[in-house]
Amino acid sequence: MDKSFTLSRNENGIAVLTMDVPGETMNTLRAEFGPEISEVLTEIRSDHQIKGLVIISGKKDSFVAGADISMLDACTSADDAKQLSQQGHEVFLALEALTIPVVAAINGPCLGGGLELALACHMRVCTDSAKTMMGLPEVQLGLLPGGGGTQRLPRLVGITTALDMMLTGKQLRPKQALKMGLVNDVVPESILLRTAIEMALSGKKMPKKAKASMVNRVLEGTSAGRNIIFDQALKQVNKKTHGNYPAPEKIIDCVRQGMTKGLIKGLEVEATHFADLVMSPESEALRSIFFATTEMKKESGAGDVQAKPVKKAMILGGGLMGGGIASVTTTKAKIPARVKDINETGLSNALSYAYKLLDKGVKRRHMTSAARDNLMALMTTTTEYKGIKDADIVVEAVFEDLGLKHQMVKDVERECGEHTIFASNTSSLPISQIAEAAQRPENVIGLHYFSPVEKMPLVEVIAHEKTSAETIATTVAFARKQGKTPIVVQDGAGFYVNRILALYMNEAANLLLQGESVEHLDKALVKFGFPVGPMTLLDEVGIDVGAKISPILEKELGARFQAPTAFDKLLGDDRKGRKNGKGFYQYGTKSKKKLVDESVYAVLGITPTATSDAAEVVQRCVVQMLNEAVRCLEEGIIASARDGDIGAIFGIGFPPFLGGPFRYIDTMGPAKLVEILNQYAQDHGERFKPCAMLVEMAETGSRFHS
Ligand SMILES: C[C@@H](O)CC(=O)SCCNC(=O)CCNC(=O)[C@H](O)C(C)(C)COP(=O)(O)OP(=O)(O)OC[C@H]1O[C@@H](n2cnc3c(N)ncnc32)[C@H](O)[C@@H]1OP(=O)(O)O
Repeated sequence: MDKSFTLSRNENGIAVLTMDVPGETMNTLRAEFGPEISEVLTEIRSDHQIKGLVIISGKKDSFVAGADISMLDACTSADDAKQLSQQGHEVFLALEALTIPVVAAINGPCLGGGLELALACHMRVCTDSAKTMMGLPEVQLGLLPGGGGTQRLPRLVGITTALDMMLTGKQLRPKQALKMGLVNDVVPESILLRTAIEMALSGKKMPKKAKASMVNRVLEGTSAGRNIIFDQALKQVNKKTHGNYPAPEKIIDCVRQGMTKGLIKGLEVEATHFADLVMSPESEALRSIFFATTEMKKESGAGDVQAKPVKKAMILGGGLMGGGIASVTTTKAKIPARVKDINETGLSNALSYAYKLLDKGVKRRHMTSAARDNLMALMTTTTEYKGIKDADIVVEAVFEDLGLKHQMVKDVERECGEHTIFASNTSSLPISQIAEAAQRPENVIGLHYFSPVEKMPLVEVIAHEKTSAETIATTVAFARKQGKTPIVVQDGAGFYVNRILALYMNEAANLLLQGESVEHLDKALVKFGFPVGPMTLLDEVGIDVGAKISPILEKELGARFQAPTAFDKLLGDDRKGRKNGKGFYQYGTKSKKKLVDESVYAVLGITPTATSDAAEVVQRCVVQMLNEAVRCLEEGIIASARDGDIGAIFGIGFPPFLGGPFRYIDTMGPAKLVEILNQYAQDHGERFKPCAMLVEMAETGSRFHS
């Protein structure tokens, strides 16, 4: 097997160990490297000419991306996983025990096991490259740092800072890492190796420790104080995860035990907890998301057809969505965007949307004001069709009115180039209907963003029957440059995400009208794992938006989409949700707690007396979403269960630890779901009737994922 590690020596006695895993774009740590690394360490220990060691990556712009997640996925028992962790501990302890100074020279991603390797070195220097990021993101995979990170990081940067990094999985930029004492120095890439060699020659020295606050120094310096930190961290974790994610609690336990009983005991606890997490269903689900999104990055969305370059975009509409789309186009994709609106108000909204986000980065010292201004210069505005002849793509984000969108199509075909793509951000109108106004329907496509645009990772790319493959590929590539995860879905009212969301929301509305309280509904679904409850979501999206979409879905997709008519009373009472400060919740109050606007019950003519248990409330709403997701797969609206899982997780926050609707059905078993749906169909109506694909899978015992 080709070597992954090469040891070279230079004239002043410094050895340089270069890691370069053959055939891989990223270095990752694998069990089979153990013997090779041990052999290198033995050679170093026996060669007394060597005065210091530098560890560096042979990859362009990446240090080490962590342990090979596929290797973890291949573990068949907790013992397998525990041995991997223990092997890592042995190697890193041996590295740390070298009597000569060992320096990690970091350029590019240094994550997970990669950072744990660097932590086992005596010093660390990284480049100031925008690609250099350091972090322990294992928690996002349902894991914990299993290579000693739970022990070394707190001892280097302090307990509070270490817990924050490990419990959030946040990735630090070079300056942040220097400030907290994670690295000794930050230098330009051109002098990284030279600096590391000089550091090795200068002898071991600890990095500058971040100035801990007096409170933290007192708390972390005493056992009682440390227990306060751990107990507080545990309380915050449980408040956030509702017990759905086991990793955070185990991370806290590793640090607590290690700081109390010493590093070796801490490593033992770490290996045990790491092993349990590798085998947990939650981590399996979260790892599947990583594999899915990595696989999706390589897909054009249109087979072998290549995307055309997008050098300039135009955004029609400077409102909430248009402003967000313009912002991610300029600040993420770094593509010039010309925003057109009918008045200056819309234009200033788009500009301020981008400026506020960029200025946050300046205030947090993530970017300079010059960088902010350079990015802002990419956004220009107009109230007329001027300066857009060379636009490669136009994204319309105007009011949900078919006639208006038809006018936009005609304007763009008149004012822009023959190649210009017309992408509609419509959330419900079939793209084929929008394309009816087009002379070049092959250039018309749907590009559906989710609000807030800068935060929600998903976009739906919706092809109608005449959309060209080149238009699809170009739109997918454009969305990726904006930092989005695109799924290509087929045309149809509500596409995929809004379609499965609508039935879930309607069922919550039915439960409300049957006497369940707003807070009971929302708390139940949040405890299940959604980021917010259905009534909160309706307030955020807009009760008027929901009311506009529902009849479209009912007309196009059938009676099961009929929304409860009682909800019309809400609009009659001018309740649109957060947007006009009147909805299911109170707005503008001094109370920190989110309070239900109790007057909403009188408007709906109900009294919240029902007390169904939370599990029943959850099941009633979630099975509607599951059934419709399968129907979308059955009808070809989504191309695969993988896309359906990612679309639901990234589009509406379907609980990631369940892996998405399709993985959740696999776990539950299609037969069980069909049984529940049939019972509900008897008790509550035909809208619960299981779709044919589900019934067939229940009979054959097949699953969506292998
Ligand atoms: C010992 C314990 O502490 C356990 C661990 O270390 S668990 C692993 C912790 N590390 C991570 O979670 C990092 C996962 N990777 C990423 O976040 C990203 O890949 C990146 C930020 C490192 C780079 O992103 P990007 O530039 O977009 O590149 P890709 O995501 O497309 O990745 C390029 C190829 O590298 C493969 N890859 C990256 N990380 C891993 C990994 N940890 N294990 C296995 N493979 C990894 C990825 O699959 C791509 O492979 P391809 O063949 O080129 O498609």
